[in-house]
Order: sequence, then structure tokens, then C-alpha cells
Amino acid sequence: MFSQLEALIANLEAEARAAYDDGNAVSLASFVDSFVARGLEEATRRAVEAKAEHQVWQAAQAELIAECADEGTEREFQALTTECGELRCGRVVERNFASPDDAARLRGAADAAMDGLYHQGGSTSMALDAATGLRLDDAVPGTFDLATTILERARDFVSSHFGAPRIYAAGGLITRLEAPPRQGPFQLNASHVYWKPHVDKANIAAYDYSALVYLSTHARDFQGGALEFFDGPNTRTLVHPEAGMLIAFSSGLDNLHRARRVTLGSRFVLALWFTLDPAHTFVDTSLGLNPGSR
Ligand SMILES: O=C(O)CCC(=O)C(=O)O
Ligand SMILES: [Fe+2]
Repeated sequence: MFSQLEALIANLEAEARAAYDDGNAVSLASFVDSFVARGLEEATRRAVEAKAEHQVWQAAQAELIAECADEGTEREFQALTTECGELRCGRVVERNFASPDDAARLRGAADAAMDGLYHQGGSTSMALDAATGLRLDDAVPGTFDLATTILERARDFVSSHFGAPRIYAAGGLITRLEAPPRQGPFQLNASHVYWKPHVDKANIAAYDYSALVYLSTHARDFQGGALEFFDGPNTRTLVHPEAGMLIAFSSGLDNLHRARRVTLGSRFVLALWFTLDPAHTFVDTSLGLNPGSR
């Protein structure tokens, strides 16, 4: 299987070969070598920049978390729009974004596809990529297409709601939170705490918008597990997931949040992230394919 680095080098080599001109003074081999070397230098520079940006976001996140008390006044979700630079920030909920049937189909497929995957405490996640697609389709044919269709619809929804004409899929996860946590050989860390407040952009600086499509319903499929936003030191905004509900929000510091601990049952969510920067579009290398050669 290709590593990311091998895939990058293979891409650069393919690009170099395509760019090589026969009338060139240098041989193809040395042209490719110096093209790859320049490409790797550029990639390294971008990685260093991204690391610095990541550290800034993490420091700001730590400050916000420190300001939030353990307990706060709770209020139910209200849609919210704020200005942030040239963009719109805020949050929005859309019930029945996915039909109950589609949510149930994807939930069933995800549950089966997670057999044999590692869990961390009560949490099991699969990236939304082609390798997961094979597992999903093996469990319930057609469910990878269903997931990618939901992703595309979510992208259009976020783009029009937040007034960002062009946004790109930057990553996706299907996550199951459950209580009690499964034990056995696939349990990696029984004391893993997934219910930590966080800012999505502090995890991956390229994320600009987050969308969660719930596949399970609070009080029917699970207890606990509300989505909680930390709005100021003592104020919490809660969303109780319903199968098919979409919640979209800007990924920055205005949306410090967490999924609360599930106390009983299973809670599935399709989490999607979008970026304004095409350079950060998600590249699926899960089947070891070289994206440049497709
Ligand atoms: O499951 C949820 O409600 C939240 C998930 C989340 O915050 C995340 O994956 O970043
Ligand atoms: Fe999050």
C-alpha cells in the first residue's frame, strides 16, 4: 500500500514526466529528479506552515476551554448567524435532511462495517473513504453511494447557507458512540474520554465548516449524547440528535463543542468537514491508489 509520501513522490514523478519536453537540455531522469526535489521542498514548507497555524489554533482553544466552567445554564438550540470576515459563521439545524429510511440503512451498514475495527472506550470511527466504502457495501449494498450523496448534499447546503459559493470536502468520519463500551481484543483503551470540548479547526486548521448528520435518535436509540456548545463561561446550547437531522456550523473558535457522554445505547453520526481552500480537498489514498494516475 502506498504511504502518503510515496503517493506524493509518484504524483510528482508523473507530473514531471508530463511536463518534460523532448527538446530539453537535461535528460528525463535528471529533470524528474529535480522536479521531485522542488516539489518535496514546497510540500515541506507547507507542512511547516500548517503546523504553526495548528499550534495557534490549539493555544486559542486551550484558552477558551479554561474560561468555561464545568457547569453552565443550558438552553435549547437556536439557529445563529454571525459575521466573520467576508464569510458567515454560526449554526443551523435542518431536521429530516436525510430520510428516516436512509439514516437507518446507513446506520445498519455502519454498525456491521465496524465489526473487527478497534474501539477506544465507547468510540469507534471509520474514515469516509473507499476502503470504508467496501466495508459498507459489503454489509448493505449501495450504502457508500448513499453516504457520498449525503456528503454532496451537505456540501451544497453549507455552501448556500453560509454564503460560501465554493467549498471542498476535506474529510469525513462515521462514528459510533456507545455505552457500555465493548470489551475484547478490539478494545484499545477502555478509559478513553471522547466527550472533550474542542474546536474542529484546532484539530485540522483547514476546516472551515463542519456538518453532522445524525443516524440515531436521542431517547430512542441512546441516552445522554447531546451535542453541546459552550457559549460563554456559563452558557451551554444543546442539540438532541434525531436520525436524519443535519447540524452545520462554522469550524472556528465561535463553536467550541463536544458530544456528551452516551450513557446507554448506540449513537451514530456522519461527521463531515469542508474547506474553502481547494488545496486541502480530501484525497482518498485508502486503497493505495496513486491519485495522480487515475
Ligand atoms: O457527534 C457529535 O455530535 C460531535 C462530533 C464532533 O464534534 C467531531 O467529530 O468533531
Ligand atoms: Fe467536533
